[in-house]
Formats: sequence, structure tokens, C-alpha cells
Amino acid sequence: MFAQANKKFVAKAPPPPTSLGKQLFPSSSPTCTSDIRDQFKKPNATGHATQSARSGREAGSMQDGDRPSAHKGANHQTLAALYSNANNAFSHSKNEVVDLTGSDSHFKGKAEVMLLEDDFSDDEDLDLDFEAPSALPTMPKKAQAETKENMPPPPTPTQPMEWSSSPASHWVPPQQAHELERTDTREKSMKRNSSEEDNSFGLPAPKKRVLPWAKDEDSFSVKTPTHSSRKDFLDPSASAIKEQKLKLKNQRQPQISEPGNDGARGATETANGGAKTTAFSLSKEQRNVLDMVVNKGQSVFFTGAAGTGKSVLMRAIIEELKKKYAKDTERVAVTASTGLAACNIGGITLHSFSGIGLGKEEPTQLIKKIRRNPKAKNRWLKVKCLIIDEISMVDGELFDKLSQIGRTIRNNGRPWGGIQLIITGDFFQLPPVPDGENKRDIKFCFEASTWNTSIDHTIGLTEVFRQRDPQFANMLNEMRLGEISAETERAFRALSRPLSFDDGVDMAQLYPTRNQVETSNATRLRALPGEARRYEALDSGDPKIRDKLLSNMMSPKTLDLKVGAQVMLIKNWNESLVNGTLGKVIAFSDEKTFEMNGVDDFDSNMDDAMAKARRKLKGFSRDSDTDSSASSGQILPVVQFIDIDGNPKIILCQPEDWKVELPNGEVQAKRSQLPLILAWALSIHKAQGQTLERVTVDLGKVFEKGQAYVALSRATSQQGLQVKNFHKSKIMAHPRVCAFYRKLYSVDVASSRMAPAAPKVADVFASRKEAYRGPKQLPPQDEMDPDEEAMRDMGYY
Ligand SMILES: Nc1ncnc2c1ncn2[C@@H]1O[C@H](COP(=O)(O)OP(=O)(O)OP(=O)(O)O)[C@@H](O)[C@H]1O
Repeated sequence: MFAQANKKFVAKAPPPPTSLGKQLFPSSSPTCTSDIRDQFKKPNATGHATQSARSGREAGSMQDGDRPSAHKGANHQTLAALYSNANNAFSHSKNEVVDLTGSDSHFKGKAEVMLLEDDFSDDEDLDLDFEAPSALPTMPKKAQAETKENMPPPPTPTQPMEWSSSPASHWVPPQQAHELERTDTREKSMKRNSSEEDNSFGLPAPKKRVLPWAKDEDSFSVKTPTHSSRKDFLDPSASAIKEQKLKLKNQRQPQISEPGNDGARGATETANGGAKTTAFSLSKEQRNVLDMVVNKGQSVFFTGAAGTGKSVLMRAIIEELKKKYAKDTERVAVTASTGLAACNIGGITLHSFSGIGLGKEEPTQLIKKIRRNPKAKNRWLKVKCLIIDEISMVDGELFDKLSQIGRTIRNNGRPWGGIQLIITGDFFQLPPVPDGENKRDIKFCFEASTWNTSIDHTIGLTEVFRQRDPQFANMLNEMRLGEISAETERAFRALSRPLSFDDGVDMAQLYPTRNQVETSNATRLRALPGEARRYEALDSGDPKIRDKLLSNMMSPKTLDLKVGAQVMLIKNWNESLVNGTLGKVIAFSDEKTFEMNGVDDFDSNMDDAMAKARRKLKGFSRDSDTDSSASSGQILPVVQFIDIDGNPKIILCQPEDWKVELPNGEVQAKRSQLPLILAWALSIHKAQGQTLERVTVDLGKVFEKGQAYVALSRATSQQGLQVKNFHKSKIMAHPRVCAFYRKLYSVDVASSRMAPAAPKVADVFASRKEAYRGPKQLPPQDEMDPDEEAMRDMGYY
């Protein structure tokens, strides 16, 4: 079917439209081939665009409208346009449907995964410090009845669920255009309306809220912070946001209400102590998702290839939601599948949030467990928005269990008890950890019985920011899909050449297992002359759970360094020195000596030109009032980093803080440590989510589906990537994941044909609930649920 469709496309495709409003789903390519069908077709030799590579950050600092038109056009094609020929036909799409619930004989989940059990068992003891309300909220009866009655039978679930099974509504033929318009109006008002969910408890009428950037779309920007506000920028936690708000209030800055200037992202760069404002904007598709989540309160799953800005978007969403619910921070829960991923976004694991421990028991048992733990129960009752990052590693069974727990604990029959879900990840990346005990095949979240009813919108981010070289982005895209053309294979094999750089910073080598990483780094460190300096982390928090929580952190408990050691920065310093930047320890110094001498004195091998360049880069020291170690005379490492533009930058590294916080802002554990790790070698697991300028990947040792893709897609360019032992057989995409994304594509085709004004982002499920509920009509007055009545009274329809 895809082959057929592609032939038709080649023959009949109209010229690409320029509107961003029509995005493809889900494409990872920034070239003109950014079409889901291209992701699933075998690329031909001429398929690669020849557009020259360009620095991602250079582009990133531009406003959307400033981007070169070739690139822009490349990302703005649409399935709607490409498939406007009726031949291609939604009527055939039924035949394309893939049974998500079927087992796949090709897949055998392997048990060899690097994750620790700790990643999933942090702290069922995580507690809040308030009591559970004595009376649970109740759901309006009509709403319950309506939900049950109107739901069609679910697609065959893999296990019986009480309610809320997945409707295969994306199978349903597209609705007429006018229905879509009505859908849009009504979506504002009812159905899940997750963010208003708790309103049903006391039911004040929902407010119509317009965010500033909704008025001026281009004005929302993500900015690197001022030197003094950098700490807050690095720390997306609730307490940091509170601190920042207080600071801003005290300073009475007039721009506090300006989008992009408040919250945790102030502006600036730091060279020579000057204040140069540098910023990049969220793309339009990122802003649309942000709006959908924050303004419209929709439950969304946004996905996309590696480097499409999912993490950047998620951080912006977290920040905005925390501002929205600043009065009651427990309304927003930030979670991720693993401890490491959770730390990266200032959250806790999904297991920790839910208070289910390992979560192996049946839902009824888990519910009892939560009810015995009033603080865990309160988390469930209080939360309005649940963020889940790296969803690809969450088990589908767990997703169903949590959905049922949410319904029961919150006494609310809607999916997850009415909690708004904000989920991101890429199922082509690392899969869930197989369950060693039950030996059952892994189940992805999209295979969960409750997945479809839990998500209002599935959105594909299509613009790749990490790799600006379209040929490289295409190669990675083929790899993502597990379909490598002969040309791409040749190109990857050509990347086996050795690379060396004359700035002394080597490539980071990615390994699949932690042991390999530790052995490699220790050997390299031992081989360096001189004594190692040891930096012990300063940990605080509840001793009962602290160590367990902190063991998930990227930042090590103990860090041994020598002059010559290769290190990686694990926090964003400014726009050009970011998480993932590689560097080399060139000296040790206290801050005063460093400031007095200047950076030049720390490198005797520098030639004149380099010295001249570096003189401009002096002054990377932090505000002494924000850092107790600044005046302590502590001997700290002086590191020469190679920034994202390839320029050397020397900084004196000082300790940073990492926190594990509950949604109420209570700090469970805190670590203060240098923001460095040894980086001759890194694990693929730790590299997930990172952007690396120089990296060597040995595919000989890769064992898991998605692993090779995760490893290679960390690289920003072919020039900074060495690939050893490339073999097609190592490139494995999970067939059920392929089927899932194909199905999204066919839905996108269907919905794009029905829309007079195509959605701003490739939102493939936006209309599915409406589609399967039949033609859109206002419910008769006596059948309206309280939410609908309230919305009607507010004049929404
Ligand atoms: N709107 C944007 N403008 C410019 N650069 C961006 C934008 N969004 C993201 N980036 C940059 O693109 C790179 C990749 O972003 P990010 O890590 O968020 O992608 P991702 O989709 O989460 O990737 P992965 O799935 O591999 O973790 C980062 O260097 C980030 O700074």
C-alpha cells in the first residue's frame, strides 16, 4: 500500500505549499522529503537534498520567519497537499490498518538492558506533608453516563480493562469540513477538558484564557539567561521558578509580563562580562503545542525524530504550566520513565509519583497500596497536569494500570480520572525494559488499551534542529525506520575514518553498557601523569531515600580529575556552552588566581592567534553572591571547552546544584557537584537526550532496537561522527513501532483531506473522538453535563 501510494505521489504530487499550517507527520528530515511516506520508502540515490549544512544554533537564533526559504519550504510540505489526489484514497486506508494488539513474531525483547532497577523503584515513600481530604470529589453522573454510553467498542485489548479502552477511531472515515470547524469550537469547551477537570469538584465556570503569544505568535522566545539568572535557567524546579518570580518581582522589571522575559529564561551571554542577548524562538509547531497544552488544556502526545526539539518544548511547557498553577504547584507533576530522564527535566519517575513501588501487582492491589499512603493518594488527587517524558520506555501495562488507578482514586470515570496528560518521546528510540520475571513480550504505551482515549491530540514535530545537514538528517531518518538504502549504507561506512582535532579534545565514545564506560574512563584517567584530584558531591535530603534518588543522576557522587582529562559539561552554561559540550581539564585553580591571571596563563601551548582569540573570552566566573565556593579558595578545575561553533572557551568550573523535588516543591534530595563527567566514554543510556558535537559509535556492541539510532542521532554532523562496525543488521526498528507510525500517517492523510484550514501542526488525532461520535451536534440541553452547561453559559456555543 505504501509502495503504491509512493508511486502515485511521485507521479502526481503538487508543488509543496509554503504554509506551515500544513505539516507532515512525522518527519525528521529538514529537506524537501520530509514526508512520512519518505520515512517508510527506500530512498533513491538522488533523494538527498543538497542544501548545504548550516549551524543549528545559528539558525536556532533566528526567528522562524528569518530562516532560509529552502529550509523553510522543506519543512512545510503537507500530507494534505501531497495527497490531495483522491486516488490515494482514504477509502483504502482501512486495508492499511495495523493491528496494534497483535503480537509480532519477529520481535523478541532482549533482557540485556543497562537500566537499573533503581530507575523504577525510587521512592514509594515519597510523601507530601498534608493529609488527604476526607471526602473524595465525585464525578457528575451525567458525564459518567455519557462517557460510557457513547463510547464505541474498543479495538481488541490485550487485557480486559474496566473502562476506557482504545477506540480505533482513526480508522473512521473523515468528517466533513464543517464538522471539523464545530469540533474546534467544541473542543474548547467539553469532552475531557482535562485542565478544567477539578472544576467539576466545585465547578466554577472555566475562564477563557488567552496567552500573550496567542496574540503575537512570534513573540514567544526561549532565551539563554543573564549571568545572574543562569542558575534558575538551569533548574526548572518549582522552587527555582518561585525564587525567580520573587526576584523579578523585587526588581520590578517592567518586562515581567512580556512573553519570554519572565520565568526561568532571562537573556544573555557572558563573554567579557558583557551582556549580549542571544535567543532562539520556539518554532511555530512547538508554539502551537504549547498553546494547545497551556491555553486549551488538552491532553497531548507530541512525538518526532531525535533532535526535533521535544525536550526544549517540554521544558517550555513545564515552565508555563508551573506559572499557570503557581498558587498550587502540586497541580503540575513532572515525571519521566527513568530516573535520569526525570532528572533532566527536574522531575521524578512516574513510579515515584504514583506511589506504586515497582508496580508489579494488579491494579486493585496497587490502589490499596496507594490508599494506605495518604501522601501518594494526595498526589493523585491534587494533580491536574501530568507530564511524562521519554514515554517510549514506559511499559504499556503500566500505562493501563495507572489510568485505572487515576479513575478509581479520583473517583472519576474519565481517562486517568480526568488528569490532563502531556506526554512526549519517540517510540523509535529505546523501548521499555522487558519484565524479567514474567518474560512477557514488551508492550509499548501506544498498545495500551487506554492509550487512545487518554490522548486528545497526537502531534508530530517535523523540524529537525540538531542536524542541519539535510543529507545526514535523511541518513538518520532511514536508520530510525530501520530501512537503510545502499547509498546510506555506503555513507555510514565512509564515516569509519579516524577523526582527530588539533584542539586536544577527543571524540566521546558511546558504549551500550555502564561497565564498558567505567572501565574505559578509568583506564584513560590512569594513563595520564600526575595525581588525580577528587571532588566529592555534597548531598542533602532525607537519608532514607536520598541515595536512591541521587543514584539516578547524571552527576556522579565522586569525580576524579587530572590535567588532561576529557570531560563533558552536564548543565547548560550559556547558549554556546551547553549540556553535552566536550572539554579538557587544562589546570586547577582557585577563583581569585583564575581571575587575576586570565585564561591565557592556563595554556602554554597556545599559538598567538589562539591566545588573541581567548583574550576575548575571559571572565567566565559566577556571581560570588550566588555561590559559596567562589570565595572559599577551593581548587577547581579549569576546563577548555570546544563550544558549539567549534571555538575554544576556558572556564573555571564551580559546583552546581541538582534537586529532586515533589510537585509541591518539597526537595527530596539535593546534590552539589561540579557540572562535569569524565567523557572519553559515555553510555548510550546517559547519552539519550544529549546533543554531541564529536562522537564515536561502535555498532558492533549494539544489542537493542533503537539503540543504534539513539547513539548516532546524538551527533550534530557527519564531520563530528565516527561510526565503527557499521552493519545493516545492527539497525533495528521495531516492526510494531513502524506500524504505529504508519497508522498515524494514514490518519493524517484522512484528516488532512477533510480540513478546509489544515491544522497548524500535524495533529493526527485531533478529530478522532468527534469522528467516531458521529456528526457534531450540540447535545440537547437536558443532556449537557455540567462542564458543557458552564461553557454554554460562558458563550462558547
Ligand atoms: N526552536 C528551536 N530553535 C533552535 N534550536 C532548537 C529549537 N528547539 C530545539 N532546538 C535545539 O535542537 C537540539 C535538539 O533539541 P532537543 O534535545 O529538544 O530534541 P529532542 O527532540 O528532545 O531530541 P531527542 O529525542 O534526541 O532527545 C538542541 O540543541 C536544541 O537546543
